[in-house]
Amino acid sequence: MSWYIGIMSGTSLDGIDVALCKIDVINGSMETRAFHSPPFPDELLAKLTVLCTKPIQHLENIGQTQQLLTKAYADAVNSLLAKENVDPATISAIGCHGQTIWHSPASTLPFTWQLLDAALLARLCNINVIHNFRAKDMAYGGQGAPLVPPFHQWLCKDFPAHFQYRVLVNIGGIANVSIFDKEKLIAGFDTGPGNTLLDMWYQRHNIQMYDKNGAWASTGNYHRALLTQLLSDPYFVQAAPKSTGREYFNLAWLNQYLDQYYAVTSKTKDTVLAPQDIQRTLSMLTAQSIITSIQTYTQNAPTQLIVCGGGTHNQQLYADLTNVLPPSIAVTLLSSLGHDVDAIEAMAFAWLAACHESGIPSNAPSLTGANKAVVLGSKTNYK
Ligand SMILES: Nc1ncnc2c1ncn2[C@@H]1O[C@H](COP(=O)(O)OP(=O)(O)OP(=O)(O)O)[C@@H](O)[C@H]1O
Ligand SMILES: CC(=O)N[C@H]1[C@@H]2OC[C@@H](O2)[C@@H](O)[C@@H]1O[C@H](C)C(=O)O
Repeated sequence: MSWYIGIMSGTSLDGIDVALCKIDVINGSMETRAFHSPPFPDELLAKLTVLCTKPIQHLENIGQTQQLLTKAYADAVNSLLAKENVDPATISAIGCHGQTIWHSPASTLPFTWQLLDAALLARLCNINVIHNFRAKDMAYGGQGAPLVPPFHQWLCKDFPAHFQYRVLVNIGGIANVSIFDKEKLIAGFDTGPGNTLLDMWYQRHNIQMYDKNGAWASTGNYHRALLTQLLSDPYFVQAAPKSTGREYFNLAWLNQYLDQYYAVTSKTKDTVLAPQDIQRTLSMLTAQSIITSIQTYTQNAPTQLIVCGGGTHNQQLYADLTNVLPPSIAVTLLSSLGHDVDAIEAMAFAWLAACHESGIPSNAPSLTGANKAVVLGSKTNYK
Protein backbone atom coordinates (compact mmCIF):
# COMPACT_ATOMS: atom_id res chain seq x y z
CA MET A 1 0.00 0.00 0.00
CA SER A 2 1.35 3.45 -0.92
CA TRP A 3 -0.08 6.95 -0.75
CA TYR A 4 -0.70 8.93 -3.93
CA ILE A 5 -2.29 12.25 -4.76
CA GLY A 6 -4.34 12.61 -7.93
CA ILE A 7 -5.04 16.02 -9.50
CA MET A 8 -7.52 16.70 -12.29
CA SER A 9 -8.86 19.96 -13.60
CA GLY A 10 -11.29 19.22 -16.37
CA THR A 11 -12.94 20.78 -19.37
CA SER A 12 -15.62 22.55 -17.29
CA LEU A 13 -13.02 24.90 -15.75
CA ASP A 14 -14.86 24.56 -12.45
CA GLY A 15 -11.69 24.18 -10.37
CA ILE A 16 -9.13 21.68 -9.16
CA ASP A 17 -10.00 18.18 -7.97
CA VAL A 18 -7.44 16.70 -5.57
CA ALA A 19 -7.69 13.22 -4.04
CA LEU A 20 -5.46 11.64 -1.42
CA CYS A 21 -5.53 7.89 -1.98
CA LYS A 22 -3.97 4.77 -0.51
CA ILE A 23 -3.41 2.33 -3.37
CA ASP A 24 -2.25 -1.23 -3.74
CA VAL A 25 -2.22 -1.44 -7.49
CA ILE A 26 -1.01 -5.07 -7.61
CA ASN A 27 -3.57 -6.55 -5.18
CA GLY A 28 -6.28 -4.19 -6.34
CA SER A 29 -7.30 -2.03 -3.42
CA MET A 30 -7.82 1.68 -3.08
CA GLU A 31 -9.01 3.93 -0.29
CA THR A 32 -9.70 7.64 -0.78
CA ARG A 33 -8.87 9.37 2.48
CA ALA A 34 -9.64 12.94 1.41
CA PHE A 35 -11.01 14.83 -1.58
CA HIS A 36 -10.84 18.59 -2.05
CA SER A 37 -12.19 20.64 -4.88
CA PRO A 38 -11.12 24.29 -4.58
CA PRO A 39 -12.30 26.67 -7.33
CA PHE A 40 -9.68 28.36 -9.51
CA PRO A 41 -8.53 31.74 -8.19
CA ASP A 42 -10.33 34.51 -10.15
CA GLU A 43 -7.31 35.67 -12.15
CA LEU A 44 -6.49 32.11 -13.22
CA LEU A 45 -10.11 31.36 -14.14
CA ALA A 46 -10.24 34.49 -16.29
CA LYS A 47 -7.00 33.54 -18.07
CA LEU A 48 -8.04 29.91 -18.62
CA THR A 49 -11.46 30.95 -19.91
CA VAL A 50 -9.90 33.29 -22.45
CA LEU A 51 -7.39 30.62 -23.46
CA CYS A 52 -10.04 27.95 -23.94
CA THR A 53 -12.56 30.18 -25.72
CA LYS A 54 -10.24 32.43 -27.76
CA PRO A 55 -7.37 30.10 -28.47
CA ILE A 56 -5.28 32.59 -30.47
CA GLN A 57 -3.05 33.87 -27.68
CA HIS A 58 0.34 35.44 -27.14
CA LEU A 59 2.80 32.77 -25.99
CA GLU A 60 3.66 34.90 -22.95
CA ASN A 61 0.03 34.67 -21.85
CA ILE A 62 -0.03 30.88 -22.24
CA GLY A 63 3.17 30.61 -20.20
CA GLN A 64 1.88 32.90 -17.46
CA THR A 65 -1.37 30.93 -17.27
CA GLN A 66 0.58 27.70 -16.91
CA GLN A 67 2.64 29.06 -14.01
CA LEU A 68 -0.45 30.44 -12.21
CA LEU A 69 -2.19 27.10 -12.73
CA THR A 70 0.78 25.15 -11.36
CA LYS A 71 0.86 27.35 -8.25
CA ALA A 72 -2.87 26.80 -7.75
CA TYR A 73 -2.34 23.01 -8.02
CA ALA A 74 0.46 23.25 -5.41
CA ASP A 75 -1.74 25.34 -3.09
CA ALA A 76 -4.52 22.75 -3.43
CA VAL A 77 -2.13 19.89 -2.58
CA ASN A 78 -0.43 21.67 0.28
CA SER A 79 -3.67 22.78 1.90
CA LEU A 80 -5.11 19.24 1.61
CA LEU A 81 -1.97 17.80 3.26
CA ALA A 82 -2.03 20.44 6.01
CA LYS A 83 -5.70 19.82 6.70
CA GLU A 84 -5.17 16.07 6.84
CA ASN A 85 -1.97 16.50 8.84
CA VAL A 86 -0.04 14.39 6.33
CA ASP A 87 3.73 14.71 5.81
CA PRO A 88 4.59 15.11 2.09
CA ALA A 89 7.46 12.66 2.62
CA THR A 90 4.86 9.88 3.03
CA ILE A 91 3.41 10.47 -0.47
CA SER A 92 4.91 8.29 -3.22
CA ALA A 93 3.93 10.64 -6.04
CA ILE A 94 1.41 13.13 -7.36
CA GLY A 95 -0.36 12.09 -10.57
CA CYS A 96 -1.32 15.35 -12.29
CA HIS A 97 -3.33 15.59 -15.50
CA GLY A 98 -2.72 19.31 -16.11
CA GLN A 99 -5.25 21.54 -17.87
CA THR A 100 -6.24 20.63 -21.40
CA ILE A 101 -6.20 23.71 -23.59
CA TRP A 102 -6.42 21.91 -26.92
CA HIS A 103 -7.07 18.32 -27.94
CA SER A 104 -6.50 17.44 -31.57
CA PRO A 105 -6.29 13.65 -31.91
CA ALA A 106 -7.60 13.48 -35.48
CA SER A 107 -5.39 16.04 -37.23
CA THR A 108 -2.64 15.05 -39.65
CA LEU A 109 -0.14 15.64 -36.87
CA PRO A 110 -2.17 14.63 -33.82
CA PHE A 111 -1.46 16.29 -30.50
CA THR A 112 -3.00 17.05 -27.15
CA TRP A 113 -1.90 19.94 -24.97
CA GLN A 114 -2.15 20.04 -21.17
CA LEU A 115 -0.69 22.98 -19.27
CA LEU A 116 1.55 22.14 -16.29
CA ASP A 117 5.04 22.96 -15.03
CA ALA A 118 5.76 19.59 -13.40
CA ALA A 119 9.15 20.62 -12.00
CA LEU A 120 7.61 23.62 -10.25
CA LEU A 121 4.73 21.54 -8.85
CA ALA A 122 7.21 18.94 -7.55
CA ARG A 123 9.37 21.63 -5.98
CA LEU A 124 6.45 23.49 -4.36
CA CYS A 125 5.05 20.28 -2.85
CA ASN A 126 8.32 18.38 -2.19
CA ILE A 127 6.74 15.38 -3.90
CA ASN A 128 7.65 13.64 -7.17
CA VAL A 129 5.18 14.30 -9.98
CA ILE A 130 3.96 11.92 -12.70
CA HIS A 131 2.41 13.86 -15.59
CA ASN A 132 1.99 14.02 -19.39
CA PHE A 133 -0.20 10.91 -19.27
CA ARG A 134 -1.74 11.23 -22.72
CA ALA A 135 1.43 11.63 -24.79
CA LYS A 136 2.64 8.05 -24.97
CA ASP A 137 -0.72 6.60 -25.98
CA MET A 138 -0.74 9.17 -28.79
CA ALA A 139 2.86 8.41 -29.74
CA TYR A 140 1.68 4.84 -30.32
CA GLY A 141 -1.16 5.96 -32.56
CA GLY A 142 -3.91 6.37 -29.96
CA GLN A 143 -6.30 9.25 -29.28
CA GLY A 144 -4.68 9.84 -25.86
CA ALA A 145 -8.22 9.75 -24.41
CA PRO A 146 -10.22 8.60 -22.65
CA LEU A 147 -7.72 7.19 -20.16
CA VAL A 148 -10.12 6.35 -17.34
CA PRO A 149 -11.74 3.12 -18.70
CA PRO A 150 -8.95 0.79 -17.39
CA PHE A 151 -9.29 2.51 -14.01
CA HIS A 152 -13.06 2.05 -14.12
CA GLN A 153 -12.47 -1.63 -14.86
CA TRP A 154 -10.08 -1.94 -11.93
CA LEU A 155 -12.52 -0.11 -9.64
CA CYS A 156 -15.66 -1.98 -10.76
CA LYS A 157 -14.26 -5.44 -10.22
CA ASP A 158 -15.65 -5.46 -6.66
CA PHE A 159 -19.13 -4.16 -7.56
CA PRO A 160 -21.92 -6.75 -7.63
CA ALA A 161 -22.78 -7.64 -11.26
CA HIS A 162 -26.38 -8.68 -11.90
CA PHE A 163 -26.50 -7.38 -15.45
CA GLN A 164 -25.11 -8.50 -18.79
CA TYR A 165 -23.65 -5.04 -19.38
CA ARG A 166 -22.34 -2.39 -17.05
CA VAL A 167 -21.60 1.16 -18.16
CA LEU A 168 -19.86 3.88 -16.24
CA VAL A 169 -20.65 7.34 -17.56
CA ASN A 170 -18.79 10.42 -16.39
CA ILE A 171 -20.80 13.56 -17.11
CA GLY A 172 -18.10 16.22 -16.96
CA GLY A 173 -17.70 19.03 -19.46
CA ILE A 174 -17.46 16.21 -21.97
CA ALA A 175 -19.22 12.92 -21.24
CA ASN A 176 -17.33 9.66 -21.53
CA VAL A 177 -18.39 6.04 -21.14
CA SER A 178 -16.70 2.76 -20.20
CA ILE A 179 -18.75 -0.25 -21.33
CA PHE A 180 -18.32 -3.73 -19.85
CA ASP A 181 -19.75 -7.04 -21.01
CA LYS A 182 -19.67 -8.76 -17.62
CA GLU A 183 -16.06 -8.03 -16.51
CA LYS A 184 -14.70 -7.44 -20.02
CA LEU A 185 -14.07 -3.83 -21.05
CA ILE A 186 -15.50 -3.69 -24.59
CA ALA A 187 -15.69 0.04 -25.32
CA GLY A 188 -14.71 3.44 -23.93
CA PHE A 189 -15.01 6.79 -25.68
CA ASP A 190 -16.31 10.35 -25.37
CA THR A 191 -20.01 10.45 -26.23
CA GLY A 192 -19.96 14.24 -26.82
CA PRO A 193 -21.01 17.19 -24.69
CA GLY A 194 -21.73 16.62 -21.01
CA ASN A 195 -22.11 20.01 -19.33
CA THR A 196 -19.97 22.09 -21.64
CA LEU A 197 -22.72 23.39 -23.95
CA LEU A 198 -25.10 23.76 -21.00
CA ASP A 199 -22.50 25.88 -19.16
CA MET A 200 -21.61 28.00 -22.20
CA TRP A 201 -25.24 28.72 -23.14
CA TYR A 202 -26.12 29.41 -19.50
CA GLN A 203 -23.17 31.80 -19.07
CA ARG A 204 -24.26 33.68 -22.18
CA HIS A 205 -27.60 34.51 -20.56
CA ASN A 206 -26.80 34.55 -16.83
CA ILE A 207 -24.00 35.74 -14.58
CA GLN A 208 -23.26 32.50 -12.73
CA MET A 209 -20.99 29.76 -14.08
CA TYR A 210 -23.60 27.03 -14.38
CA ASP A 211 -27.33 26.35 -14.08
CA LYS A 212 -27.57 25.27 -10.45
CA ASN A 213 -29.62 22.08 -10.19
CA GLY A 214 -30.83 22.68 -13.74
CA ALA A 215 -33.36 25.21 -12.38
CA TRP A 216 -33.22 27.47 -15.45
CA ALA A 217 -33.46 24.56 -17.90
CA SER A 218 -36.48 23.23 -16.02
CA THR A 219 -38.41 26.40 -16.96
CA GLY A 220 -37.91 25.59 -20.67
CA ASN A 221 -39.35 23.08 -23.11
CA TYR A 222 -37.20 20.97 -25.34
CA HIS A 223 -37.66 21.23 -29.08
CA ARG A 224 -37.61 17.91 -30.85
CA ALA A 225 -36.71 19.36 -34.27
CA LEU A 226 -33.74 21.25 -32.84
CA LEU A 227 -32.63 18.16 -30.94
CA THR A 228 -32.75 16.15 -34.18
CA GLN A 229 -30.71 18.85 -35.88
CA LEU A 230 -28.07 18.79 -33.10
CA LEU A 231 -27.93 15.00 -33.10
CA SER A 232 -27.27 15.02 -36.85
CA ASP A 233 -23.70 16.11 -36.13
CA PRO A 234 -21.34 13.42 -37.50
CA TYR A 235 -19.50 13.08 -34.18
CA PHE A 236 -22.47 11.25 -32.66
CA VAL A 237 -22.43 8.47 -35.24
CA GLN A 238 -18.66 8.33 -35.71
CA ALA A 239 -17.26 4.94 -34.72
CA ALA A 240 -14.86 4.69 -31.78
CA PRO A 241 -12.00 5.29 -31.06
CA LYS A 242 -13.11 8.88 -30.61
CA SER A 243 -12.48 11.69 -28.15
CA THR A 244 -13.40 15.34 -28.21
CA GLY A 245 -13.41 18.60 -26.28
CA ARG A 246 -14.47 22.23 -26.09
CA GLU A 247 -12.51 22.97 -29.26
CA TYR A 248 -15.31 21.09 -31.09
CA PHE A 249 -18.40 21.38 -28.88
CA ASN A 250 -18.74 25.11 -28.17
CA LEU A 251 -21.03 28.08 -28.88
CA ALA A 252 -19.86 28.30 -32.50
CA TRP A 253 -20.92 24.66 -32.93
CA LEU A 254 -24.30 25.40 -31.37
CA ASN A 255 -24.88 28.57 -33.42
CA GLN A 256 -24.20 26.70 -36.64
CA TYR A 257 -27.00 24.24 -35.81
CA LEU A 258 -29.32 26.99 -34.57
CA ASP A 259 -28.83 28.75 -37.92
CA GLN A 260 -29.71 25.55 -39.75
CA TYR A 261 -32.74 25.05 -37.53
CA TYR A 262 -34.00 28.58 -38.17
CA ALA A 263 -33.31 28.26 -41.89
CA VAL A 264 -35.40 25.09 -42.02
CA THR A 265 -38.18 26.50 -39.88
CA SER A 266 -37.92 29.97 -41.50
CA LYS A 267 -38.08 31.69 -38.15
CA THR A 268 -35.81 34.39 -36.78
CA LYS A 269 -33.48 33.83 -33.88
CA ASP A 270 -34.95 36.49 -31.64
CA THR A 271 -38.58 35.60 -31.85
CA VAL A 272 -38.87 31.90 -31.54
CA LEU A 273 -36.91 29.72 -29.16
CA ALA A 274 -36.57 31.08 -25.65
CA PRO A 275 -33.03 30.69 -24.27
CA GLN A 276 -34.42 28.38 -21.58
CA ASP A 277 -35.90 26.16 -24.32
CA ILE A 278 -32.48 25.89 -25.91
CA GLN A 279 -30.94 25.07 -22.52
CA ARG A 280 -33.49 22.30 -22.02
CA THR A 281 -32.84 20.99 -25.52
CA LEU A 282 -29.11 20.91 -24.73
CA SER A 283 -29.90 18.92 -21.62
CA MET A 284 -31.79 16.42 -23.80
CA LEU A 285 -28.84 16.37 -26.23
CA THR A 286 -26.46 15.26 -23.47
CA ALA A 287 -28.94 12.66 -22.22
CA GLN A 288 -29.87 11.28 -25.64
CA SER A 289 -26.31 11.13 -27.00
CA ILE A 290 -25.17 9.16 -23.94
CA ILE A 291 -28.02 6.67 -24.18
CA THR A 292 -27.75 6.17 -27.95
CA SER A 293 -24.00 5.53 -27.60
CA ILE A 294 -24.62 2.90 -24.95
CA GLN A 295 -27.38 1.16 -26.91
CA THR A 296 -25.08 0.73 -29.90
CA TYR A 297 -23.20 -1.80 -27.76
CA THR A 298 -25.83 -3.19 -25.42
CA GLN A 299 -28.93 -3.24 -27.65
CA ASN A 300 -31.77 -4.22 -25.33
CA ALA A 301 -29.82 -6.50 -22.97
CA PRO A 302 -30.04 -5.76 -19.24
CA THR A 303 -27.61 -2.96 -18.49
CA GLN A 304 -26.56 -1.18 -15.33
CA LEU A 305 -25.70 2.48 -15.91
CA ILE A 306 -23.49 3.96 -13.18
CA VAL A 307 -23.36 7.75 -13.34
CA CYS A 308 -20.69 10.11 -11.98
CA GLY A 309 -19.26 13.59 -12.63
CA GLY A 310 -20.60 17.08 -11.98
CA GLY A 311 -23.60 16.54 -14.28
CA THR A 312 -25.14 14.26 -11.64
CA HIS A 313 -25.86 17.41 -9.57
CA ASN A 314 -27.95 18.89 -12.37
CA GLN A 315 -31.39 17.57 -11.42
CA GLN A 316 -32.97 18.47 -14.75
CA LEU A 317 -30.20 16.72 -16.68
CA TYR A 318 -30.49 13.67 -14.44
CA ALA A 319 -34.27 13.63 -14.94
CA ASP A 320 -33.84 13.97 -18.72
CA LEU A 321 -31.35 11.12 -18.68
CA THR A 322 -33.66 8.82 -16.72
CA ASN A 323 -36.61 9.79 -18.93
CA VAL A 324 -34.89 8.69 -22.13
CA LEU A 325 -33.71 5.38 -20.66
CA PRO A 326 -35.19 2.29 -22.26
CA PRO A 327 -36.54 -0.29 -19.78
CA SER A 328 -33.42 -2.46 -20.23
CA ILE A 329 -31.18 0.16 -18.58
CA ALA A 330 -31.19 0.63 -14.79
CA VAL A 331 -29.50 3.78 -13.58
CA THR A 332 -27.60 4.26 -10.34
CA LEU A 333 -25.26 6.89 -8.91
CA LEU A 334 -21.63 5.93 -8.29
CA SER A 335 -22.09 7.24 -4.74
CA SER A 336 -24.48 4.38 -4.03
CA LEU A 337 -21.53 2.05 -4.73
CA GLY A 338 -19.32 3.83 -2.21
CA HIS A 339 -17.40 6.38 -4.32
CA ASP A 340 -17.74 10.16 -4.49
CA VAL A 341 -19.22 11.12 -7.88
CA ASP A 342 -16.92 14.17 -8.04
CA ALA A 343 -13.68 12.49 -6.96
CA ILE A 344 -13.49 9.77 -9.60
CA GLU A 345 -11.24 11.56 -12.12
CA ALA A 346 -8.76 12.73 -9.45
CA MET A 347 -8.73 9.15 -8.11
CA ALA A 348 -8.00 7.94 -11.64
CA PHE A 349 -4.88 10.12 -11.86
CA ALA A 350 -3.68 8.85 -8.46
CA TRP A 351 -4.15 5.30 -9.83
CA LEU A 352 -2.38 6.15 -13.11
CA ALA A 353 0.57 7.47 -11.06
CA ALA A 354 0.61 4.21 -9.07
CA CYS A 355 0.61 2.22 -12.33
CA HIS A 356 3.52 4.32 -13.59
CA GLU A 357 5.50 3.70 -10.41
CA SER A 358 4.86 -0.06 -10.68
CA GLY A 359 5.71 -0.13 -14.40
CA ILE A 360 2.19 -1.26 -15.32
CA PRO A 361 0.82 -0.33 -18.78
CA SER A 362 -2.39 1.61 -18.18
CA ASN A 363 -3.84 2.55 -21.56
CA ALA A 364 -6.44 0.41 -23.30
CA PRO A 365 -5.14 0.18 -26.89
CA SER A 366 -8.33 -1.34 -28.29
CA LEU A 367 -10.21 1.71 -26.99
CA THR A 368 -7.85 4.59 -27.75
CA GLY A 369 -6.59 3.08 -31.02
CA ALA A 370 -2.98 2.81 -29.84
CA ASN A 371 -1.05 -0.11 -31.29
CA LYS A 372 0.53 -1.06 -27.96
CA ALA A 373 -0.18 -1.13 -24.23
CA VAL A 374 2.31 1.26 -22.64
CA VAL A 375 3.26 2.68 -19.25
CA LEU A 376 1.71 6.15 -19.25
CA GLY A 377 3.26 9.32 -17.85
CA SER A 378 6.65 10.92 -17.31
CA LYS A 379 8.24 11.41 -13.91
CA THR A 380 9.76 14.62 -12.55
CA ASN A 381 11.52 14.24 -9.21
CA TYR A 382 11.36 17.09 -6.72
CA LYS A 383 15.05 16.77 -5.74
N1 LIG B 1 -25.35 21.78 -8.43
C1 LIG B 1 -25.16 21.69 -9.76
N2 LIG B 1 -26.17 21.94 -10.60
C2 LIG B 1 -26.00 21.86 -11.94
N3 LIG B 1 -24.84 21.54 -12.52
C3 LIG B 1 -23.79 21.28 -11.73
C4 LIG B 1 -23.88 21.33 -10.32
N4 LIG B 1 -22.66 20.99 -9.80
C5 LIG B 1 -21.86 20.76 -10.87
N5 LIG B 1 -22.52 20.93 -12.03
C6 LIG B 1 -22.02 20.79 -13.41
O1 LIG B 1 -20.88 19.99 -13.40
C7 LIG B 1 -19.81 20.67 -14.07
C8 LIG B 1 -18.48 20.19 -13.53
O2 LIG B 1 -18.40 18.81 -13.74
P1 LIG B 1 -17.03 18.04 -13.62
O3 LIG B 1 -16.22 18.64 -12.53
O4 LIG B 1 -17.34 16.61 -13.57
O5 LIG B 1 -16.37 18.40 -15.02
P2 LIG B 1 -14.84 18.40 -15.45
O6 LIG B 1 -14.11 17.40 -14.64
O7 LIG B 1 -14.36 19.79 -15.45
O8 LIG B 1 -14.99 17.92 -16.96
P3 LIG B 1 -14.33 16.67 -17.75
O9 LIG B 1 -14.73 15.44 -17.03
O10 LIG B 1 -14.92 16.80 -19.11
O11 LIG B 1 -12.86 16.91 -17.77
C9 LIG B 1 -20.09 22.14 -13.85
O12 LIG B 1 -19.47 22.94 -14.82
C10 LIG B 1 -21.62 22.16 -13.96
O13 LIG B 1 -22.04 22.22 -15.29
C1 LIG C 1 -8.24 15.71 -23.72
C2 LIG C 1 -8.97 15.67 -22.42
O1 LIG C 1 -8.58 16.35 -21.48
N1 LIG C 1 -10.02 14.86 -22.36
C3 LIG C 1 -10.81 14.68 -21.13
C4 LIG C 1 -12.17 15.36 -21.26
O2 LIG C 1 -12.90 15.21 -20.04
C5 LIG C 1 -13.74 14.05 -20.17
C6 LIG C 1 -13.35 13.48 -21.49
O3 LIG C 1 -12.95 14.66 -22.19
C7 LIG C 1 -12.13 12.54 -21.41
O4 LIG C 1 -11.82 12.12 -22.72
C8 LIG C 1 -10.87 13.20 -20.86
O5 LIG C 1 -10.63 13.03 -19.48
C9 LIG C 1 -10.65 11.81 -18.81
C10 LIG C 1 -10.01 11.97 -17.50
C11 LIG C 1 -10.03 10.62 -19.57
O6 LIG C 1 -9.04 10.77 -20.26
O7 LIG C 1 -10.54 9.52 -19.41
